[in-house]
Amino acid sequence: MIKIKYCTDIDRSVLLSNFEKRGWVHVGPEDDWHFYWTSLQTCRCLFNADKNYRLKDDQIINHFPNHYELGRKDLLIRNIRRYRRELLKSGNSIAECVRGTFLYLDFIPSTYVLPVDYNLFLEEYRKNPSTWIVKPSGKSRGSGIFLIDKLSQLKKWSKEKKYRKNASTKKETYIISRYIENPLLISGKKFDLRLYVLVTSFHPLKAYLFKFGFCRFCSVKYNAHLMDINCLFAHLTNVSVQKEGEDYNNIHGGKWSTENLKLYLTSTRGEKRTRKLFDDISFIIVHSLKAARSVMSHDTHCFECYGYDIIVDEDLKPWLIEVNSSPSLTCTTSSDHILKSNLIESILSVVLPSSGIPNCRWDKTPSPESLVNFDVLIDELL
Ligand SMILES: Nc1ncnc2c1ncn2[C@@H]1O[C@H](COP(=O)(O)OP(=O)(O)OP(=O)(O)O)[C@@H](O)[C@H]1O
Repeated sequence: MIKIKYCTDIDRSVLLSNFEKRGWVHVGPEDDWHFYWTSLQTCRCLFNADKNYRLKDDQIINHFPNHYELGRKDLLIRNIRRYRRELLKSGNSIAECVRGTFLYLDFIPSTYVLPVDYNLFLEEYRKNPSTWIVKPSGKSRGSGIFLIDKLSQLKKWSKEKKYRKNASTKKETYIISRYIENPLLISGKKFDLRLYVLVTSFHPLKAYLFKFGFCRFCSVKYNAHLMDINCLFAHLTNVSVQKEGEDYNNIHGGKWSTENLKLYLTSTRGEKRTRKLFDDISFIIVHSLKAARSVMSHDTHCFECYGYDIIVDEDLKPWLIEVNSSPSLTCTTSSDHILKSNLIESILSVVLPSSGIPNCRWDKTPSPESLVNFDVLIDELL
């Protein structure tokens, strides 16, 4: 009986307890591991072109070498734009447009990359000013994010940053997105949804949606009419931001399960509209994966669990906010611990063949029982 050797540089109990439960043995990165759960940084070093690293058939790893094609905010938008253009050109009905707006593929708020798209942004801003949100392309946890509702605020910021529209692209890029001003509110508070999506292959596309996601609530009420753009506790749902607020609740952590959300929506908006919302979310996920597919690695040693962030507006339209390549495994509440532990258990079950030994030549078709708490979103081999 082969003992599976795992390696990880992430010290999270939900991971380690699952590895131990399976009787796996911990080894170092230089050893002959079968399963590597790495941070993004280690993954970058491992797949660094200069290293010419080759994995063996019985080794699998939790990231694709170019996971950032979805995980970086600027690349995600670039891939979605290209995908829309290609579908439009080929006459695909999914890319149907009415007066310049995609009927089905309008699922990401209008976004521009700064500084390269500054003039395009200006054009759009002049037509329709409203509120915009500025975010560093490669950061997370709400870091460096701010809102603007006047062009002068962006100009002042870019001056301070010494940002010029023709500045070298080596500088850190930002994105500026139209702010969703009419989010669905529950008890007057804004929230977003965190959903987990496991991708075991992009060629063919095989993706699974974890049954248990959660909503992350702001701790301060949202007021669309008297909008204070500087009160980030009312606008940014990131736990790392909310934790700093006076009104943060340590017990429930401002979180609600997606099951609770479904019950709430079914009673307030009806079953049909609730079902449609969740079908629309699945549609968004599948098409965002398809958008990145042509540039994604074919490496069969890799799988990835993405954290999808979705905002639902008051018309129950879901908007894709971002995709995280390394969703947090930190647990802030006891329900968090149960959910994330269950997530890891389900991931291990899907990515391993029935022998339990990693095998990159396996066709990655899990049995219905081994899906545990995942639902198939798309499997182009089925
Ligand atoms: N276009 C938008 N309209 C309304 N709210 C938004 C928009 N974009 C982002 N937000 C809010 O700001 C928060 C932070 O944005 P985002 O998730 O893109 O940044 P991040 O720092 O990368 O966060 P994460 O820690 O999830 O990686 C979101 O959770 C959401 O609440």
